[in-house]
Amino acid sequence: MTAEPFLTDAGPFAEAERAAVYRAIHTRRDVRSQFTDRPINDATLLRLLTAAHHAPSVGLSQPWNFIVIRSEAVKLRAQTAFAKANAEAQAMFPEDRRALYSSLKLEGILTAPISLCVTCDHSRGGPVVLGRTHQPQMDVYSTVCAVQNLMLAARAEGIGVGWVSIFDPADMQQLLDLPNHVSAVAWLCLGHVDALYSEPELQAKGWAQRVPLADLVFAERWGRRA
Ligand SMILES: Cc1cc2c(cc1C)N(C[C@H](O)[C@H](O)[C@H](O)COP(=O)(O)O)c1[nH]c(=O)[nH]c(=O)c1N2
Repeated sequence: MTAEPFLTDAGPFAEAERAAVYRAIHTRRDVRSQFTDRPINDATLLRLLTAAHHAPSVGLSQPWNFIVIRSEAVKLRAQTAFAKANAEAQAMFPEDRRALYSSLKLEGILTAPISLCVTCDHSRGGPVVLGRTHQPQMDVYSTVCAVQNLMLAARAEGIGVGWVSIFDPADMQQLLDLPNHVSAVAWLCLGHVDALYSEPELQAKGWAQRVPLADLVFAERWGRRA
């Protein structure tokens, strides 16, 4: 029997390795306020970007780019775009939620040493992409997989990540000179952290609660309890 080329061993990880993977998943937090000003060195940033770049992508199209932002002027413009969108957002919530919404800190753009914009190039891979023929949005989903890889790797490195999405997309296009076929999927604030919330900050502050997993698992059909 000849061995299939390219296949490698795929047994379970050793116990400590498994524990480390789950620890990264369970202790990762979205960070808005805990960034220290300790710079992220280039080797660490490269490991994070490499982790992102090893994400799955539809048809192996790798639709992402990573824009590394260190300029205070660009961060300031992003913060201004956030503030404008956040004022609009506040007005969208029912009155009884507005005061709590306004009290939440929802970005750390100016305190995080690096902002990273992860973009999706909708033309990557050409006009017909394997796996994307019937669902064009798969390119954005792939890009989000890259973001998640980066967030988990960052947790292992002691680097906090905060995802800021309260922007008018048009402001992002302009701020970063994005061509029309490229979208900004995630604005991520990155910085070393010494402490993290032990539960989602939005839960700690009474905005929302984690739903019990059992409420979300169905068997065979929508709505049928497992
Ligand atoms: C696509 C997307 C977009 C955003 C977020 C997340 C994701 C996945 N989150 C963070 C979000 O509030 C957070 O993940 C949840 O509250 C759960 O908390 P932990 O991530 O476990 O800390 C987020 N947080 C915030 O303060 N401002 C924001 O604009 C956003 N935007």
